Amino acid sequence: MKVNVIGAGLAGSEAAYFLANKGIKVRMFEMRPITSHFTSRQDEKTGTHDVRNATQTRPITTTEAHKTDKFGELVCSNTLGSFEITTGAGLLKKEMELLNSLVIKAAKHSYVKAGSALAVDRNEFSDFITKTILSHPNIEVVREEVESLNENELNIVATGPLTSEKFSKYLKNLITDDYLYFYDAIAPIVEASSVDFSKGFWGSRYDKGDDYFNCTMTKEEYDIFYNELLKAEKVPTKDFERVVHFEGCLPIEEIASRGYETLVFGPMSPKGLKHHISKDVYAIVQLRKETKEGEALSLVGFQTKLTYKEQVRVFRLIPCLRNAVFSRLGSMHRNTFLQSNKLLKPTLELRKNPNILFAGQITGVEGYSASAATGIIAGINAWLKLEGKEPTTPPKTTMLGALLDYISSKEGELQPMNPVFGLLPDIEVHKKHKKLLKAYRALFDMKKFIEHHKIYD
Ligand SMILES: Cc1cc2nc3c(=O)[nH]c(=O)nc-3n(C[C@H](O)[C@H](O)[C@H](O)COP(=O)(O)OP(=O)(O)OC[C@H]3O[C@@H](n4cnc5c(N)ncnc54)[C@H](O)[C@@H]3O)c2cc1C
Repeated sequence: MKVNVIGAGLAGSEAAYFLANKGIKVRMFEMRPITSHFTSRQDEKTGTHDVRNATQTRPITTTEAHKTDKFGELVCSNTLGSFEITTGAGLLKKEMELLNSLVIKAAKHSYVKAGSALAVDRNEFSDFITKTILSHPNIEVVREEVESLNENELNIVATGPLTSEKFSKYLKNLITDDYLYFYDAIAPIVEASSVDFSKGFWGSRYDKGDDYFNCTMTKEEYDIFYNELLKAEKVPTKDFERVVHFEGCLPIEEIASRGYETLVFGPMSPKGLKHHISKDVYAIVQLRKETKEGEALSLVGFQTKLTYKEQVRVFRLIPCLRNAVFSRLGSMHRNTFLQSNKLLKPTLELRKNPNILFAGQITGVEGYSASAATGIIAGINAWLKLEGKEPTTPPKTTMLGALLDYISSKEGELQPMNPVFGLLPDIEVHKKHKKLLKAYRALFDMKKFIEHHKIYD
């Protein structure tokens, strides 16, 4: 039996590579047109790769961000984030390495010096992935846009944040209409240990529990914050991202630009909390728990297009966030992703049809490494299914397991999530040692997971 992998990005390439190495035949579909010298089969005489020999049957299309025909193309920054295991991205990459990740191999092959970040030469990086995939005897590459799936075959959908329009329409019908989003609005997340809890109080509006921490601001503090927010530098909007913002989901700086008081009547309103606060409190910022343990807190209503540097500068003007450590910064961009919490199992199988697995950014994870990592899990589970075994997911104590648990079980609306330490269950040790111990536990548990499922014999 073969597996169809749709999309030759980071996730699709990982899934195909895993399966092909297990001796499973893979049919990999990629819609971007062939423009370079790679092939689906290595030319036996010359050893070169000529992509013009790859199967290309129907008209082809591309995305607004990809520039090449290569697999695993990095569409923007050339870094895969930190490789220190005490950062979420670093720990995830170490786990991926244990899982024999193709993306990590490609990154090591094309590494360029960038301090503690894993930066790569983007051409060498995607050349490595493309050559590996195209020369694999178990992978057939078909250069065409997939418009629908054969739902009786085993499929891994890894079409990414810029999934083609026709296929998006099909997906909308396959799942419930409302559960495919085309735009994300991410608010920053802070590490709870860096919040000054003396500058506010816990409590929900109208005394409905105490799930929120309310950072309080005087008029003078609001004044400074407001003026700096208006002046702050924004990320320029790309043409294809010029989508109309939903009124309920405007960037915080856009709301601010509508007048001095709009924020105080909107996300920074003390409405329903006034009886808790003194007269000199003019505005509040609500922090909401992102994880059960409450180690990560998001700034409610603070989706933003400010540059990362400016977000740190401006949001630290909020008194309780003076020394805030941001584990994720805000962003708003076009992004096709599922409400996986309503649709997927933590194994990445579609609940209503387990023949269809999803991987990559479309599952609601964010960023290169997390997207690629989910591709490995989709590959592992397609293999387990073909072996007649139960699909699985890494333990929640691993960064990858925690991420999969988050996207498949988050209550309410799912906004894309990247690997952050706050997702990992707590360990009762001094703050100073917490991250390192969580990282060691994660790597130990990932090794046990790999051994238990005999993923690599
Ligand atoms: C503009 C932009 C900038 C970004 N910048 C960053 C960044 O700096 N850092 C970061 O970590 N993340 C960034 N991301 C997120 C990044 O795209 C993802 O993290 C990562 O590339 C997703 O991997 P993926 O495998 O899920 O999707 P992709 O890598 O996008 O791969 C999906 C593949 O599927 C193909 N495809 C789509 N539809 C079809 C179809 N119907 N049939 C056949 N093939 C199809 C596409 O051509 C593509 O090759 C950015 C995303 C965008 C859109």
